[in-house]
Amino acid sequence: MIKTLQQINTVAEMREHIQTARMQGKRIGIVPTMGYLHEGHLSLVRAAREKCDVVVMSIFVNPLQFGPNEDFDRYPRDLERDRALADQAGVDVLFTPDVSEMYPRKILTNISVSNVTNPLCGRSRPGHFDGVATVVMKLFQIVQPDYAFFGQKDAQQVAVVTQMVQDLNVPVQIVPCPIIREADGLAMSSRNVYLTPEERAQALVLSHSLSLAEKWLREGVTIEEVRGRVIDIISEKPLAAIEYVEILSYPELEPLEQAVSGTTLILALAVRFGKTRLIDNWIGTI
Ligand SMILES: Nc1ncnc2c1ncn2[C@@H]1O[C@H](COP(=O)(O)OP(=O)(O)OP(=O)(O)O)[C@@H](O)[C@H]1O
Ligand SMILES: CC(C)(CO)[C@@H](O)C(=O)[O-]
Ligand code: BAL
Repeated sequence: MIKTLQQINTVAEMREHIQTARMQGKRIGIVPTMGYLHEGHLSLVRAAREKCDVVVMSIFVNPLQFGPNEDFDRYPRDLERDRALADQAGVDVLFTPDVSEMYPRKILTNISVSNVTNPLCGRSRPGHFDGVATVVMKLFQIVQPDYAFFGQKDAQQVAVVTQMVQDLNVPVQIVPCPIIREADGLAMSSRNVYLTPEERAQALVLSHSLSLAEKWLREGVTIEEVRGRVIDIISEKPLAAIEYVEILSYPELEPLEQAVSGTTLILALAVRFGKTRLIDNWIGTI
């Protein structure tokens, strides 16, 4: 039987569709996205296809997680292209509510996860993770998935969502998926389209410095020394403006004096190239 992608725009219709699938005993997976799809998103769909009978992808650029001076208005959008890519990748249902469907009235409820939201993007984008946790919880309530697939490129987001579902007993299993990179190492991101050719070339310093840092950490170079070297390498690029470079425990995201053998840590960075803010990270056990 040939399955075709179904696009659903309303919460009511999404609920109805899921209720039928649930009654048939289907395992449901969700891949939450903001669209403008690339291989990173499609790798999440493939992971979902392996575990689930029904794969729902949401495409929703969530205003709640953008700060007043961030790129909500200019965030890249191309629903026609996304629909074709989602269909090819094996998505069953594309959930594409608009802002008035997700937030029909002023929202007075806020999901706020503490501690893991303190450093990194939580510090540089105040309120961002409240917006993420709140919309992800809404998506979980609407789609009632058994599994939810998130990329480790947004490693802090994975930590926040995992903490939230544990704390609130949400019956969904969070599945973290590896970072997908371009052939030259740049982590895939919808925001890469903003980069000029010069910025794109200099942005390779991010994945390059992460690879070097992994090697140094494994050789036993101290955390502070590795952090300093990464800052130095990135600072050599004239178009790079560092927002943060941090080495923390993962998934707790707490400061580390020095990693003892067996510690899982994250080296996370956020760097601006012109108007474009890129994030990348390496997670590993040393
Ligand atoms: N390169 C990637 N590898 C694996 N997963 C990814 C990658 N890029 C994004 N994802 C995941 O896809 C999901 C949706 O992310 P989103 O739509 O924000 O895409 P994005 O490319 O990260 O956008 P941006 O970088 O502009 O924030 C998230 O779980 C995110 O971690
Ligand atoms: C999880 C998410 C879809 C929530 O808006 C977003 O933060 C993203 O794309 O990573
Ligand atoms: N991938 C995280 C979504 C955001 O940057 O708002």
